[in-house]
Amino acid sequence: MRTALVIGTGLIGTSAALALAQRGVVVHLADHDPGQARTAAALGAGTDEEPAGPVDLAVIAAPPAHVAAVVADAMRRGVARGYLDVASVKGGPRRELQALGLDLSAYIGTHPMSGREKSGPLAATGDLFEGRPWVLTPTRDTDTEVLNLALELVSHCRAVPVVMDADAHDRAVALVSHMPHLVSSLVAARLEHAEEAAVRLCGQGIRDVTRIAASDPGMWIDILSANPGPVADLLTDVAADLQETVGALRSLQSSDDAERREGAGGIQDVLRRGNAGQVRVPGKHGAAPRVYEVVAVLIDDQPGQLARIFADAGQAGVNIEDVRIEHATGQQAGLVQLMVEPKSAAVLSSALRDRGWAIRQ
Ligand SMILES: NC(=O)c1ccc[n+]([C@@H]2O[C@H](COP(=O)([O-])OP(=O)(O)OC[C@H]3O[C@@H](n4cnc5c(N)ncnc54)[C@H](O)[C@@H]3O)[C@@H](O)[C@H]2O)c1
Ligand SMILES: O=C(O)C(=O)C[C@]1(C(=O)O)C=C[C@@H](O)C=C1
Repeated sequence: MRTALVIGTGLIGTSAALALAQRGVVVHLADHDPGQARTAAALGAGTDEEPAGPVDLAVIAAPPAHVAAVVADAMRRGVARGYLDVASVKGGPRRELQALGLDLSAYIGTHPMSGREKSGPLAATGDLFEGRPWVLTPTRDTDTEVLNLALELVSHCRAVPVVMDADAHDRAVALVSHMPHLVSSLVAARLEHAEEAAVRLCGQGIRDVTRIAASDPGMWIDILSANPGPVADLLTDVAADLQETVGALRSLQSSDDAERREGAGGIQDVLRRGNAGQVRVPGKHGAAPRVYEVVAVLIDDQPGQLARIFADAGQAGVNIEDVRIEHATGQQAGLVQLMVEPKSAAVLSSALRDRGWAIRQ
């Protein structure tokens, strides 16, 4: 692939454009808000000038409710040899395109399983998709050339291609993305009117559970509107589990020993099932989660601290695999947890200590 046109230069479009541009593809950027395309271009994702002729691949990264119309418009204008979209739902957009009577051999629906709770080009990064699954939903009618262009995009983004049927994809993401999103929102919603004294105590646990509740509601209304049935079915099961859990907790309040034992058994069952499900969550590249060792560093909440830690780790020859930051409530300080290979933990601790960092056990 030598040229591409990204239509919709928000988080996902700009992240894909950055990856393509970094691999030498000439990328054109378009958005119904020209300011977004200009911002993406300023970030180095390509040019916001129109291509002179058809490009190799058009990547449509508009919100799900607009995808079919944008793909159809791009196809009618003949802007590319192949067309793909990255919407979080796959069955609906394909059916909308079929209803428009278009020849869909040059189109493939796709979905990168990576994102963020933030929107817009400024949240984009060229490595957003690295090691993540990227679903492709070709049909018997899809041109081989178009499938290959999609595979090339996935490869440039260093993602892992996964081929699926569009409706099977929608059922799967109901389980691993859409239902969890609503559960996260429901947990976060309990904080809306909670007392400040309680909210101040928020630690890493609730941050992990509620991060995605910060996402754009407009985008998620689009996503859920295109997949309501499977999500409702899953939430019905969650509701039944919640009902049983409430029952078990009420039993734990009882003065009767036998009832309390039964309640404890019910809770233990929920926690055990949670453990069993959690270990099935794959790490990057679809592999089992890696076990890293944590080196915790206490930092002042000042600009440039993280960059200095990374530079010092680099000088010590240690690769940081992942990072987490815990901000101490009401204090200008934070705890940075650096995840490293077990063999590198002692090296990193001592190198950072030598450079004056406060290491916490
Ligand atoms: N956010 C995620 O985590 C995530 C992950 C994977 C896939 N997706 C999918 O990627 C797509 C883009 O999501 P995002 O998170 O980048 O959203 P975003 O809000 O960051 O960007 C969407 C962009 O599309 C533009 N746009 C809206 N209507 C348009 C139209 N008719 N024509 C051209 N441009 C238009 C907007 O101006 C905006 O710049 C969605 O279909 C979403 O389902 C999102
Ligand atoms: O990590 C996040 O912020 C996301 O919510 C990303 C996430 C997901 O559920 O995994 C959200 C929706 C997209 O369709 C794909 C990825």
